[in-house]
Amino acid sequence: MAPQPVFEVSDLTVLRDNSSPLFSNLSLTLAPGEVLVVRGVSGSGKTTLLKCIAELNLYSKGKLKLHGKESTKWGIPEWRIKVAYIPQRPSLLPGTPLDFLETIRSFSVRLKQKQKAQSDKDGDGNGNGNGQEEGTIDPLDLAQEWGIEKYLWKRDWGTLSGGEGQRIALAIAVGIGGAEVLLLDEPTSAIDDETAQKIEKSLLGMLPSIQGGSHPVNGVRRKGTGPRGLIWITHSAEQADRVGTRTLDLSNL
Ligand SMILES: Nc1ncnc2c1ncn2[C@@H]1O[C@H](COP(=O)(O)OP(=O)(O)OP(=O)(O)O)[C@@H](O)[C@H]1O
Repeated sequence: MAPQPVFEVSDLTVLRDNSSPLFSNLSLTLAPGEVLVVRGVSGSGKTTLLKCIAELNLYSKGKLKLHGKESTKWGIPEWRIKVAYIPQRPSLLPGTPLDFLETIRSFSVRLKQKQKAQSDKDGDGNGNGNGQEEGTIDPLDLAQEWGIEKYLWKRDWGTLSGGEGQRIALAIAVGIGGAEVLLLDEPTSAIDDETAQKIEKSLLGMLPSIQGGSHPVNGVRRKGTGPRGLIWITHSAEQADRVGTRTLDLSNL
């Protein structure tokens, strides 16, 4: 029997400025532990798809569900934490990564308090109700494993290199906890191959085991509340082979 999907997109339709469809009635699911690789020629709509899934872009039709509950029912701020989009160029953010981390942390703490209060009220006694372990990873430590020295967190985003910004944004999204689906927009496009493969191993090692199979990467420790699944845009066929459990090619739609 197929595992219950963590995440579902059904009949998503997005129009271009001239009203022609960028894609129509696109549906996909993500089971626990899966990595859906999104490929396609430049301009085929990969970034737009991820931004729609994160409720950052408008779409003309479609439904998004996490654990069977629609994005509109979660509420958009909570949805964006749980289904987290990591931009290709975080250098466009204002301020420093440390400021950004503090803002997200305070929001996340409030959200967890709200969830706990709801869970106490419902009497289910299991925190967020989705079976996730408690605990998080310190984003500064995680980024350090990927070659980011801690002093860089105090620099303005705009002064960081593309690869530094990408690693910090990723470490925040993973480390802060609460993100169940990570939407990775070419997360290692500005990073050398050796470091990129280290990041791949960290991310895959945080996923739950996939039913009926295993990830291509073995022996990586799982820490804290990792994501349940990944949607990963890449232009690299080698990376797609290394990380993907399935592929969606937007060029073929
Ligand atoms: N804010 C916007 N307003 C109008 N059109 C947009 C906007 N963002 C993207 N587009 C258009 O939508 C189409 C898909 O863009 P998108 O960035 O999703 O493609 P992509 O597959 O991610 O490309 P790449 O591989 O080059 O990153 C393109 O034709 C692009 O010009």
